[in-house]
Amino acid sequence: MQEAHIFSSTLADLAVASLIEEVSLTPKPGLVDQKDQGSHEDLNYSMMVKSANCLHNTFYEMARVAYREKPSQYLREKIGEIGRRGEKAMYQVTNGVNTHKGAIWSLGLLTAAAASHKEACGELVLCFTAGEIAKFEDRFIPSQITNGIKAINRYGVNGAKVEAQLAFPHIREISLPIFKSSLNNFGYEVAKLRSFLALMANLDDTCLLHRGGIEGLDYAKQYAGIVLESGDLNELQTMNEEFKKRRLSPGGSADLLAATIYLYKVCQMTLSEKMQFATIH
Ligand SMILES: CC(C)(COP(=O)(O)OP(=O)(O)OC[C@H]1O[C@@H](n2cnc3c(N)ncnc32)[C@H](O[C@H]2O[C@H](COP(=O)(O)OP(=O)(O)OP(=O)(O)O)[C@@H](O)[C@H]2O)[C@@H]1O)[C@@H](O)C(=O)NCCC(=O)NCCS
Ligand SMILES: Nc1ncnc2[nH]cnc12
Repeated sequence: MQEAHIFSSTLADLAVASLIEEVSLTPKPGLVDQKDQGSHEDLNYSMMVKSANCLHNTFYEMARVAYREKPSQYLREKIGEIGRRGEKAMYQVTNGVNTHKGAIWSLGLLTAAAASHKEACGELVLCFTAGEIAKFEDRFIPSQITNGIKAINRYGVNGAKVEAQLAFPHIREISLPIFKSSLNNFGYEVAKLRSFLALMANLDDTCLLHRGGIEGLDYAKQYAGIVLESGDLNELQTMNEEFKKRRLSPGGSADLLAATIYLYKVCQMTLSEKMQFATIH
């Protein structure tokens, strides 16, 4: 199964690279980046990079179990088991700080979706396949009241789980189209910043709700919308200071930005590269 190994390693490389690109994108209001820690006293850039690197094996294992597999209860539960081991590894390198739990979930499902397809396929197909996998209930999820569940119950929003089960509508309809249309006009770095702002302006991010309530979420959404429309990305510095004053952190948008970059990278692999993986035996 040499081809499964090579393909899975490549997907894991791209997933880790996407997480590192997300944290490296600077400036990002309220989030860790290359300049500061945003609203996070317990996190910094090198810890985020360490956390991303330690997840390589998690994404690799998810890709291996999903390689040429169709979405199923079995696959969902295997991914969950690997994801929980990934969370443990993450907490070990971060001394108990949650850096990438949401990313393990979203990029993990997208990795499984990419591995399950033999041929080249587009970003939308991968989102829908990931959604199919997410719709199976994992019977082994430990029962716990997370920050996300508290926000979902209190404010009646969709969190990370439903976002995936709906096949990532905020990626398909918002961040990916903005990213692609901005690429030609503004280049790669600006495309990522615009894509991030578009996510923040639209997503019901349970991290923002957990830290700032509905006022915090609305503040972030409106501010991001104004900056996106004005096109003045210098405002991101001021926005960062304002977010820090309010302790706001758009962690969900950060994860979906990483997922957007990841989808773009996976689908950039040329058809011939994919066919090579698919035909080596
Ligand atoms: C389905 C799960 C993702 C669990 O979801 P749930 O909502 O129950 O759990 P949370 O622990 O709150 O994590 C969800 C994370 O998803 C990101 N997110 C938020 N809103 C959205 C959204 N609308 N769409 C997509 N993604 C979203 C976000 O991740 C980022 O924030 C994390 C930091 O969060 P938190 O610890 O709350 O941060 P602080 O404010 O700093 O906390 P305090 O210090 O104040 O306490 C960071 O990880 C970013 O990645 C949300 O946090 C899935 O994980 C699951 O099924 N879990 C069960 C266990 C399992 O089986 N795991 C393996 C799954 S493969
Ligand atoms: N750059 C970042 N800063 C803080 N929390 C995050 N969660 C995911 N990416 C993050």
